[in-house]
Amino acid sequence: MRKSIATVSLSGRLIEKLEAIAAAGFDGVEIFENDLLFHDGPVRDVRRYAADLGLTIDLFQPFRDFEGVSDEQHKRNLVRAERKFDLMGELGAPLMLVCSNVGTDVADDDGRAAAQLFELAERAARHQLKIGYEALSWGTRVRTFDHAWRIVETVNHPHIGLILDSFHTLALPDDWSSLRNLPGQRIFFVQLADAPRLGMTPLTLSRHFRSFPGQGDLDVPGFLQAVLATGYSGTISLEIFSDETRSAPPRLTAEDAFRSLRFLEEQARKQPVRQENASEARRRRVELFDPPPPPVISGVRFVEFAVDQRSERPFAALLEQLGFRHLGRHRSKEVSLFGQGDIRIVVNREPDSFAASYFLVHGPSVCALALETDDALAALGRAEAYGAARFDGRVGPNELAIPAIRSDAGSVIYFTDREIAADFETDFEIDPDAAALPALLTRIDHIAQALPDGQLDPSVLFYRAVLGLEPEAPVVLADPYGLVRSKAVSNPERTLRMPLNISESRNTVTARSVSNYGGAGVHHIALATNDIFAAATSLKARGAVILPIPVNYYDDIQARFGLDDDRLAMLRDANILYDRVGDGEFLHFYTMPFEDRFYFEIVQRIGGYDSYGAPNAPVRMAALAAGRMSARDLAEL
Ligand SMILES: O=C(O)c1ccc(O)c(O)c1
Ligand SMILES: [Mg+2]
Repeated sequence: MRKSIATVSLSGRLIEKLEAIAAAGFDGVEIFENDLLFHDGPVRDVRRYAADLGLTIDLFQPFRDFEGVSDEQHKRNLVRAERKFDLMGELGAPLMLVCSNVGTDVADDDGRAAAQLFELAERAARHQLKIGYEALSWGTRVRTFDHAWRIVETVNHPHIGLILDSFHTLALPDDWSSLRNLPGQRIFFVQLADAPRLGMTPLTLSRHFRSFPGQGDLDVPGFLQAVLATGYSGTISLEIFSDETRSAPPRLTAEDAFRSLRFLEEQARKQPVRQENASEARRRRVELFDPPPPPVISGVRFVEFAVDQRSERPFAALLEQLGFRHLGRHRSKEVSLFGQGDIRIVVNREPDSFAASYFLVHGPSVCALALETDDALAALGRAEAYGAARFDGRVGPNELAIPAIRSDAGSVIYFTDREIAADFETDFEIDPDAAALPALLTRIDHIAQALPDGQLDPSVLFYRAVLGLEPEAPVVLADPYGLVRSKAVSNPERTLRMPLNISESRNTVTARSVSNYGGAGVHHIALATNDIFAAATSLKARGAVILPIPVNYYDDIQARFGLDDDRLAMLRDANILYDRVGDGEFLHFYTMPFEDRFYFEIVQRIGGYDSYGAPNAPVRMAALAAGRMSARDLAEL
């Protein structure tokens, strides 16, 4: 379908917004009046500039508080409308959005509203313009699409039609199932937005917390499906009012927005079609985005760290404390492979490589992840269809070229192929004895990332669209220095789990990780074991430094979970944290951060435990903060 976006959805000046919108791939824009008022230059220039960028101007909005007023006010409104029609003529906008009246003086009389809108439609017709009438969910009288439709039907003028907005329909608790019975040719425009369910009034939610489809809790795919069932085949347009996008870079927002519409189309395409509606099924096939299916991900094949000559040695020492063995060296590059169980860690200090440039910006850090998939090329195709940039690393003679993309945060995601025998390990001279040794740590349980404020929703959408991951329930964690918001994305088999964390305050562990890194990045990797007590003993014996947990914590969990004294003592002595949900248990401990950047977590899941120990996050973050303090105190001595 044709795709458009309202200029209010992006930050910046009008020209900047248009450039970002065009660059992201949109076909058109809705121009918000304020953007025009603040534009310093002739309106005709905006029209020409949009045309040069290949964008149509689809709509001008909003025209407020028009219908159901006194005769006197109506006359003034018509004068006001004529001024806007002239402006629309210069702008080349064919359609004006009139939103339902929110004033205090609105007649309880649909006939009056219809008569006044008829006159507006007549005036619009003289200018070869059209009017679209939209119900705001907080309108004084008209709040629903069906009420707006009854009025439009009464007006019965070819120059007035209905504008639908998913937000207004879905934010109200009302049944909206009759939407699919509207006549599609009388729908002049369709606006789409999502929102989280925050228990606010629709007005507050709408003005501050709208999000792109797929980023909130509303059934926008079901809404689009109903719209298609009407026979509507016009433009779909995003209209977001959001405190976050108002301050985010417009180019990133526009890319995120465009991805959300494609993802929405894919989801709407997958919804079941009612049997009687063969034409809807056909239209879906033609109109809706159809990327390759998401990959089946069997796990993390390897994690790649960027290091330099100095940090390589202490990092390798940390890996050895965790029980990793050096498995081999790369055939042509300054790259080493470490492993135990199914875990593979690549340590890269090759000069002039992607890892080297990543290191320059981020220091020692995770620069790439490799995901094992059922079909690596299909995974790459899907990622590219969703606008991810392909990554081509340097490949030596007889070495494997692994399909890869840049993640939204700038690191690399490789796709390895479970079915293809040629594996990345063939690029290494492997020591078979080291690879065969028994392991205490078996696989990667989860990879947690810290993101800059404002990046949570876009990042969740990236992983949903590109990798087919699904978001888990959001949690808010209390760090001693501020709140951290977290949402994990994972695959249905839970062989890939990625908690994504953001912090609005500057001093939390999450925010410090972002600032120390110079941007988004992995702040911890959780490794699974089948025997956490043996793992704790063995790590300690190898010299690993474990994050100390205050003893008060253990009094609390004994009270909460009724643990027996022996088990409690074992947990306490090993600084192991504990959580339980139903029959499922979660035991976990942490290493001290490596150069204040990232750390490892060792976890054991028992009996189908499916989360991340969120109740223990505050004690972990407090312990990390305390560790930072004592390091500083020591330095100051
Ligand atoms: O918040 C508003 O006033 C407003 C204006 C125009 C719209 O299309 C809308 O959905 C909301
Ligand atoms: Mg709207």
